[in-house]
Amino acid sequence: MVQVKNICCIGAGYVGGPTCAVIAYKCHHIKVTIVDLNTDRIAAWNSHQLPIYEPGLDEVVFERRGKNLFFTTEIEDAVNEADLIFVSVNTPTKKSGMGAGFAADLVYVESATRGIASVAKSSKIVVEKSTVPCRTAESMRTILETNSTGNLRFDILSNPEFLAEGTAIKDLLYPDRVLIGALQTPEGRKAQQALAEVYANWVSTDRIITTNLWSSELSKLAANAFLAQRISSINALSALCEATGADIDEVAYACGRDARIGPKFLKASVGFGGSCFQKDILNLVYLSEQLNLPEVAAYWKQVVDLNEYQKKRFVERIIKTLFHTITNKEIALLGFAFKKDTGDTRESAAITLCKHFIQERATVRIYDPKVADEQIFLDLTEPGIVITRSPYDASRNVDAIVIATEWDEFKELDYTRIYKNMKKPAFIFDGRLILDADKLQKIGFRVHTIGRKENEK
Ligand SMILES: NC(=O)C1=CN([C@@H]2O[C@H](COP(=O)(O)OP(=O)(O)OC[C@H]3O[C@@H](n4cnc5c(N)ncnc54)[C@H](O)[C@@H]3O)[C@@H](O)[C@H]2O)C=CC1
Ligand SMILES: O=C(O)[C@H]1O[C@H](OP(=O)(O)OP(=O)(O)OC[C@H]2O[C@@H](n3ccc(=O)[nH]c3=O)[C@H](O)[C@@H]2O)[C@H](O)[C@@H](O)[C@@H]1O
Repeated sequence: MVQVKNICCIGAGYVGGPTCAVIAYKCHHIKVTIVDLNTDRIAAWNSHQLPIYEPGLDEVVFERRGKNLFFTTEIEDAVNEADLIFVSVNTPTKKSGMGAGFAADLVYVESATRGIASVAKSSKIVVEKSTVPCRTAESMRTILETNSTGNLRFDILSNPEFLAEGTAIKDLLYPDRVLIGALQTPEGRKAQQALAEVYANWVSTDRIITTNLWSSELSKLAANAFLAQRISSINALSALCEATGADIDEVAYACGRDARIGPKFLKASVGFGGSCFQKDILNLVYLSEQLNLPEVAAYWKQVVDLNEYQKKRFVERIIKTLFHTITNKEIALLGFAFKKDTGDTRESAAITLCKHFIQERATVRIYDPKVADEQIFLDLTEPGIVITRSPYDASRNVDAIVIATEWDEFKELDYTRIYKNMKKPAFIFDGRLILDADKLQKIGFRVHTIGRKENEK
């Protein structure tokens, strides 16, 4: 039985950082080294201001850093020392060439794999942590076997990550399940067992699922597709609610009470964001097309199309309500992150909203409690935005407020004060269904909520 004593993780991002920090936190007998090419990111991991905002992450990192948890750009040394290597690099959607706009770009996975092959002096277990198309493990094995020197063994495992941002530490400490795929050979199973033992330090064994490699790879894409599909389903219903007078929260509650449907992930919104849902579904669509399964591809593609429709629909409702023009008007956008409790803006619906508002020549006054100003300027290069320090500053003298992220603090604002400082009529558009519409209406606001008709007077 192989016992893992030294782990290296290639990629110190949203997944590699928290995942391997938690391994170090729970397994003091294992040395964990997280490496990255990005020197700034590694410097931040070694500082007091970690590069990622994630509740509970600071405690975990500060407790183990310098003991059995290390962050470095010395990739070769860390790879060489390790007996198990996680590959946790980014796999974005390809921007050009074959499969552009759909396929996952595997250039970083391949270069990390070649990097391992070129420096490895001993046999390794190599673990796909990144989300990848089905059968990527096969390519990794071929690259490793044909590029390494000596008689080395490489066992490839698939161990996809299911954490969600904002709850990463909780998800890692108490996972619903850990999935480990391996080739079903004696050596493959041994490697699978070795990784299972690492997780068994804090995860009960009935939650550790072992499968073949391809099931594991596909399950990750499938899980994200299922989750995103629920959001598109509820968002499609939200359009019906707005047209009929049904209330989407009531519909979600009534449906979710059926144990077969379940209550989670049924919150209507301005559309899902985040770095993965869209990317992984498009990857699944591409895979289906490549396998000559166009009906399957079209089925999943609709989940992404509906999401785009939802964002556009919300923008149209705003423009129509503001007397069919927002030119020269000012809009306060509360929330810029793709969900609460993260500073991540990748594919955030807020970006799409802002771009539409700016195209209509409105000014957008943005407030988000965690997103860095530089990030907003990277996401929006157009003129026409003002970054503000508080929701009160953001909403001063504006025509409308748009809630784009469900930050808890937006529920507790002094809306009477905000109302007084706005232009009249004062409109508020709740893209996250977090506000008490009746209360706001009493203050004087005209309230529009996704999945509801305008609050009637
Ligand atoms: N963000 C999330 O919540 C989740 C992401 N995933 C998947 O995990 C993977 C990583 O995602 P994130 O951590 O969000 O990406 P990220 O972009 O935050 O981090 C990836 C890191 O890998 C580094 N990198 C790339 N090539 C490298 C190389 N050859 N050597 C060393 N470092 C290298 C980059 O510099 C970057 O810092 C993706 O495949 C993603 O789909 C899976 C579950 C959740
Ligand atoms: O592969 C990944 O990257 C991860 O993708 C998602 O995690 P994440 O994107 O971090 O966050 P979610 O909580 O899933 O939210 C995604 C988006 O959907 C939106 N959402 C979520 C739930 C809901 O009911 N309604 C809704 O609009 C959120 O606001 C957010 O914009 C999955 O939940 C994770 O299991 C997965 O590991």
